[in-house]
Amino acid sequence: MSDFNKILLSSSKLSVGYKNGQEKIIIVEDVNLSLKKGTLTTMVGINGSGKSTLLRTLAGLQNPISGEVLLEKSPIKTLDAEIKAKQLSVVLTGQYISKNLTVLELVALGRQPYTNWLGKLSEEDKVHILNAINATELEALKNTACHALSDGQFQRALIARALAQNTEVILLDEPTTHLDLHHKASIFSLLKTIAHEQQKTILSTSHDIELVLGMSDEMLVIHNGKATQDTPKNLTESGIFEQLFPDNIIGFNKENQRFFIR
Ligand SMILES: Nc1ncnc2c1ncn2[C@@H]1O[C@H](COP(=O)(O)OP(=O)(O)OP(=O)(O)O)[C@@H](O)[C@H]1O
Repeated sequence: MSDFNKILLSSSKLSVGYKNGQEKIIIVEDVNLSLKKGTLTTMVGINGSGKSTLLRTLAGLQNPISGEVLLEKSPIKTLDAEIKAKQLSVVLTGQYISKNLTVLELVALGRQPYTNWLGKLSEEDKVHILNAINATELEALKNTACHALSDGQFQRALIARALAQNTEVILLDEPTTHLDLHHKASIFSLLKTIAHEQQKTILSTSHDIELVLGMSDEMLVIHNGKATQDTPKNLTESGIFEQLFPDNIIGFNKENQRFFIR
């Protein structure tokens, strides 16, 4: 079978949320998504709609309330951690990372699933690390400590670590928080290039709907506890963006794909 349209990550009848004792709090329900090889998909929705909860559940970091997540054809919960780490990498913004590490050391952490117990890097590991640093244009900063990086450079270093991990699927939660428009656009442009040129399957959450409308192959819109996946064009035509915010305050112009304040 050709790789074209190959589904790398999918979910069926997935409900995500939290348990409070016996009580189940469902945040997003009945999510049936499929992420294709070589595509950038962005997940959008208002604050608190459940983007991070869904992303963490898709990454296997949080148990679903019901339904399942498949990584290729295997239920993610059945995969051994080491095997999973060779197929799926996750970039979480709030994750603790020692900023005393240099960029090179941080990116090298991406090779952990492949190194032996001594953590010694092989020639192949080094090739992956340098390729990741090149793809994210961090050559000039590779010996710089992470605490001396700008937010945008640090995000690129985190993406480089995921690239060094050499997984087919990369999930990112809010990779452009705190960045200005130029740097937000450059991160999404980088993700799109990686998805297309390296045939990675990338899912990222974002608050910048207008920006990602123009840069994503597909989008996943979380609204009122449901997830809708489609192309930016079809979603625009469907009228879903008009419904995201209270319509007495914010409207959406389908022609230029821009929100406006009434
Ligand atoms: N650990 C938790 N226990 C219980 N409820 C939680 C927990 N984490 C998040 N929630 C709730 O789940 C809902 C969805 O939160 P989540 O962080 O997934 O939304 P989000 O779309 O990523 O939000 P934002 O855009 O503000 O980052 C919120 O109502 C939140 O309060």
